[in-house]
Amino acid sequence: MDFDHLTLVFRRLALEAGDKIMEIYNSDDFEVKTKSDDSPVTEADEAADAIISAGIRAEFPDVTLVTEEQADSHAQKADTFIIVDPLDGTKEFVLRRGDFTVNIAYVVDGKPIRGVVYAPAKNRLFYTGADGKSVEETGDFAKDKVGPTTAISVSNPDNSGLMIVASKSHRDQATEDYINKYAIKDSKSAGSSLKFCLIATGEADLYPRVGRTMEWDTAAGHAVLLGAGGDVVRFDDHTPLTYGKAEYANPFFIAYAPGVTLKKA
Ligand SMILES: Nc1ncnc2c1ncn2[C@@H]1O[C@H](COP(=O)(O)O)[C@@H](OP(=O)(O)O)[C@H]1O
Ligand SMILES: [Mg+2]
Repeated sequence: MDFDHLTLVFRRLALEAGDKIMEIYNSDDFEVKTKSDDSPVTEADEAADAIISAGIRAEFPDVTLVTEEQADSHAQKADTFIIVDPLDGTKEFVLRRGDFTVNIAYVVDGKPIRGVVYAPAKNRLFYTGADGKSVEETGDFAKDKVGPTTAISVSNPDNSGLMIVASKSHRDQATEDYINKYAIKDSKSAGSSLKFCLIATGEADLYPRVGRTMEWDTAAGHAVLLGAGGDVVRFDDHTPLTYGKAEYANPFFIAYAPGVTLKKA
């Protein structure tokens, strides 16, 4: 794989999808439908998916593509694949809370080794560079010209006062119970894969997810976190969270800066 090319294509497609999403976000009205798993989907999810899928298929015709919005793509199995959530945090989008992201990741042998996470309403763009190290880009996000980038890295956490981040729309008692095992300085809520990026930049130390997610929700944020020195492990046994599992469903997990002393489930 040509990682320079992969990085530029992922970045460009995330920006193009983000523009389309914001066009719909800023329109007066959009239709919200309910999917078979009871989660919401909008024309923004579908339009963003069309842009990304077409772009990935044109640039990487030989790589398996798994995307949230195309159920038939979930039947595929491959060791190497690209996995896409064109709009993660649809609930946040519908409620106009801004915490939604475009996610594209490249998985090799169960590990998300490259990814981009773009939060268009927050003007934040995170991705792994060609070398696998993660950056945040600022500026005007021109599609054909990379702007200023800053290397990002996880915090050096203080285990006697941790900063926790957890889901905004799926935060339940089991999550609270687990968080309460730690000495906490503060905790914040965020929607979508942005939570991984907050760990990757050192804005938070620990993100426990005691609730359902799918691999497309986590792969790109996971890649950005790995490239910033962080890690994601299963909640039950603290072994690495891997990809290409049955039906692309994740077990509960913990994303964290490795300086955090993890507590048992
Ligand atoms: N009961 C459930 N079943 C499947 N996925 C769920 C779920 N509850 C939450 N999720 C996933 O969690 C994501 C939102 O995460 P968060 O709560 O951290 O913002 C959703 O992504 P989408 O918005 O892409 O559907 C959805 O995939
Ligand atoms: Mg999602």
